[in-house]
Amino acid sequence: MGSGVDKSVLRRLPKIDLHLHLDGSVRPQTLLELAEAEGLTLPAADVDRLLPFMRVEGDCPSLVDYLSKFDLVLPAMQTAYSLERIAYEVVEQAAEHNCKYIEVRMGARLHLQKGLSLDEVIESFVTGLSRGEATYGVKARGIIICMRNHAPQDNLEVIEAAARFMERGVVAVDLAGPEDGYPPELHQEVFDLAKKHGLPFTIHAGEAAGADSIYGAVVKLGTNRIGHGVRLKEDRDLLERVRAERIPLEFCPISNIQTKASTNWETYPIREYFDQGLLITVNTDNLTVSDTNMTKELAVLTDHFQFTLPEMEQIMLNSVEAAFLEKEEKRQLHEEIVKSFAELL
Ligand SMILES: O=c1[nH]cnc2c1ncn2[C@H]1C[C@H](O)[C@@H](CO)O1
Ligand SMILES: [Zn+2]
Repeated sequence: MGSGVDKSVLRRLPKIDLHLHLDGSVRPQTLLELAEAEGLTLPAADVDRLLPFMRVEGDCPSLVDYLSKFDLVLPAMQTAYSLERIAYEVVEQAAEHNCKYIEVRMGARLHLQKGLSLDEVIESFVTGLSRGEATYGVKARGIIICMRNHAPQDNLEVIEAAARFMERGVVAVDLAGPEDGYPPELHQEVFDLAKKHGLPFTIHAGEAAGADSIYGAVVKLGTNRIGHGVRLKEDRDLLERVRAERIPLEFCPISNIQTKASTNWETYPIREYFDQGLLITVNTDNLTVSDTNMTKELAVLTDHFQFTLPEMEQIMLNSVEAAFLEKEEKRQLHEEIVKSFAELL
């Protein structure tokens, strides 16, 4: 059951992806080539047989199981060359789905295993993004992730490093990783430091833990956006606050079902939240791990939730509002989205 939107139109719609992890979006062919060049062992030697190890097959029992997929790629993401290349290729993949703007995120400390410094890691990442932007015309910015299972002391260093790149493509910081057992408050000091530097932030919350985690992110830490936030409806007062303050929710529908943030499409609250006036955005999370792209995410909106084209335009304009960009850049992006939709409708 859909809303009658022609699938070929979906691919051509102008899109924005605000929640996209670098290490979850490595092309299998690229992993094969990097592993070969660096003498790393992989469980398979061709794309078809490697893919099942890189992506979730069907649903996962939990977020922790989903996160285990990242162990395979991280050893091949420890050099300046590999980070730059993978960042470039993420922009390339976004261009294939007519994305106009993307925010790509990466956990800088996960890439120190072969001796790179935090600054070298971030430098390679933003260089790849800007080279991708120059080649494909997709505006691409970086978000640096603090891991919730890392010590706050280590995350303070990540914030300091991210702040040094604020003029070179880093627009925000994030908190990701296993949610259950690692409440946002553990990293209060870390995000206070981000605020001191004028670095906005988003926090993964309400994916594998409930409304308490979102409460910590919103009320205690003062987050600018919420990564996922699917379980917000468990606390009506908090939901009302998030709505009134126009705090954006970065929904990633395909990933959200895989990690069991919602058990199935019937209970997935995207239509309900959108209709209640929450600032819903739609994103991919992990292109390879979730086997997704922005066209597939929009197809979910039409197939399961009867979103119309004007409603999808509203979702993209929500993303413009939520973007970590300057006012004038947002104005231009807004204009571009409205113009492209007008041409297609
Ligand atoms: O959906 C997610 N929730 C929480 N953490 C995540 C998600 N997708 C990826 N990550 C983690 C695993 C990666 O290694 C890390 C940096 O991208 O962020
Ligand atoms: Zn995420």
